[in-house]
Amino acid sequence: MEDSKYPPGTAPIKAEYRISLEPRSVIDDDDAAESKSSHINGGHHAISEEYGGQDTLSPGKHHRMSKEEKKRRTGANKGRRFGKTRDKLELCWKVARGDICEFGGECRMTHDINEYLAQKPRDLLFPQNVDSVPIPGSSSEEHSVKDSEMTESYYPPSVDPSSSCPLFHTKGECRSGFKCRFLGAHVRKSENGELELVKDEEKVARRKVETTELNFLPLDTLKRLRSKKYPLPITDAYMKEMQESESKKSMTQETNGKTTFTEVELMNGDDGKAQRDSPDVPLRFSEKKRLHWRGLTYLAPLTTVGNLPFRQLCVSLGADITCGEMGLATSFLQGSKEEWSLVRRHPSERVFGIQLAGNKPGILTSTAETMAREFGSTGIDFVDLNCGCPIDLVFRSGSGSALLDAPAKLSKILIGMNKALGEIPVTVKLRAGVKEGRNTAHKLMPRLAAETGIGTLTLHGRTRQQRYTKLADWDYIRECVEAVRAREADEGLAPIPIFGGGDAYSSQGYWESVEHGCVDGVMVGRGALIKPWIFTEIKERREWDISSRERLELIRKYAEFGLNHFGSDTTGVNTTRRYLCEALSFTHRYIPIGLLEVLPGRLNDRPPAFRGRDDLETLLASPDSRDWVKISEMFLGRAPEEWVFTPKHKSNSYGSEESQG
Ligand SMILES: Cc1cc2nc3c(=O)[nH]c(=O)nc-3n(C[C@H](O)[C@H](O)[C@H](O)COP(=O)(O)O)c2cc1C
Repeated sequence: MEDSKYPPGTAPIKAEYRISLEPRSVIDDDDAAESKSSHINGGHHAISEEYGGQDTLSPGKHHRMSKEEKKRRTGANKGRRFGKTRDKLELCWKVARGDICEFGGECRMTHDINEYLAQKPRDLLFPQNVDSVPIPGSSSEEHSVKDSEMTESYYPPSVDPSSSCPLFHTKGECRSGFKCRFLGAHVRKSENGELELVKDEEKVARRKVETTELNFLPLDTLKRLRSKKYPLPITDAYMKEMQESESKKSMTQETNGKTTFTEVELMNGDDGKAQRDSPDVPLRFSEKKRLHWRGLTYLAPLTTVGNLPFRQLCVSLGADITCGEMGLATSFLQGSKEEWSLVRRHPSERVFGIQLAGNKPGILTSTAETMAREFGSTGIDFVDLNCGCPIDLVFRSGSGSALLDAPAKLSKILIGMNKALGEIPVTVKLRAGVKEGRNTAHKLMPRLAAETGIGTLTLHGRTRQQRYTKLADWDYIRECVEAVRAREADEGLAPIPIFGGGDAYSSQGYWESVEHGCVDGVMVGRGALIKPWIFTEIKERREWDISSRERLELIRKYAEFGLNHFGSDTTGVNTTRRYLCEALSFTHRYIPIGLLEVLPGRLNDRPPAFRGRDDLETLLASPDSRDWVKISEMFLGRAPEEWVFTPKHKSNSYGSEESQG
């Protein structure tokens, strides 16, 4: 067989596309990606720089690097900063939208639209399709200025009336107003000769429901959270019940001469290694909405890269269930704007959940209560508790995968969240265990399913210690599912949906995992990042040999969704560019299946150096981050001089050495 020429784990690329037999150097490290990258809106918290990357490959399977090479090329670019790119002269937002600014002359920003437009760079041209988009290197990348008769005399030089604005196109209005980089699409001269913004009222009304994002928290609610004045009656009652129940137990234990717990420990659920019972509180889970997830496709929560535009793209390709990026319960309660931006939902997300990480029943219950009150079951379909995050910072704080080893505390958290969320179900995402060779999920999962009223369980078939070094253990996933089903049967409980997770990358592989793991579905993580059309493949039970132009169209769509979400002003365009480059840091890993000798493709296989079937396919496979920026420029215009994209991994900066020719 042709592929026997390769070391194990190498993708079998057909001879005509191969440049050499040497595997491409490893530049992907999912452990690192899972462990970093900053949250949306240029904000930064330590977790997001940690949670996020690439497959660490099994030793011996791939190109071996010297120690020095490894040191030089591996690891995260720590402390990545993505400063906001702003206009040189800042126009007041109120004025930009055609409103009156209450600060008048006191406003820090200019109110002079003509002065602003005089220094504004010329409008960008956003392509409505990719048919005519030039491929970098093959023709001029400059947008040609359309010489309509009116252009020079009628409008300021920065305004190009032939421009098309993705926001205006989608919604019938553009919230960036005069600041929009596609302004020509929605501006005209009024009778008095001044420029005025155009709104398509009929379209605004018609498209409102399908284009308006959900889950915005009012500013004064943020303020009440910050000043700890937000009322939390359900949490208060639960904490009281827990304290009473705990003190009863402590008294009994005291009389028996055993250890007691302080009030603070109880409040925090810090019961150490004690495997004590859940508090004696009446539970009525029957009013919870049941989740009918069997057969649905599920996009994994993915910090940074699983942002709203990416989820919207996956939904358009067949993802049924989506989940926001992991948010820290403490940050929500501190009223962090950045954290609350993670809960935004696009109306096309039909089944949408928010993922929380935390370590204390009080804090998680409070966060859940706030979310339920603010967004209700129209804003959120489920709230997921993260019991899998492997990042040191999270683990050491007792959150994420650390909860796997604190089952009593975990029960208290879930019961509290369940109470606070009313009819909204709580779901749990967990790993096989903390330590390699010491799986615990088979014990924990039946207990959670039977005792805490959760709506679904998702098991990622790896331990914390293992990270991405080996394939997920689907035999073990099956064992866990069987354990849950046995307990449910024993207790006459209705079965809850159980999803497995790990390495889904093709339609064939997906359905094999469903069958082998006896699961209701498979959560898809990296597979979706590398090939978002995997959801179409799964649904249609076929492997899609997608063309490079079709892939480019998905990139265009991502840019369009990004502008709609982040805004079409200078800052929005470059925030979109940043997240597009983050997305391209995964999509370049796709090996077109038309180039493979053996199907289906596998997530963990690395290709030898190869060329694509056309220039675009070759470009899309480039691991050089400068090429990702070039691709972004096809849709978002030239990156400003001061704009930088720092790839997640140092190795990515060495793209030219690894380029596939
Ligand atoms: C970049 C990246 C970010 C992730 N962020 C999260 C997260 O926020 N919450 C979470 O529960 N899991 C997160 N994960 C783990 C995935 O949800 C998923 O469980 C894991 O990647 C295994 O699935 P896969 O083999 O299909 O990738 C992340 C993984 C990656 C690669």
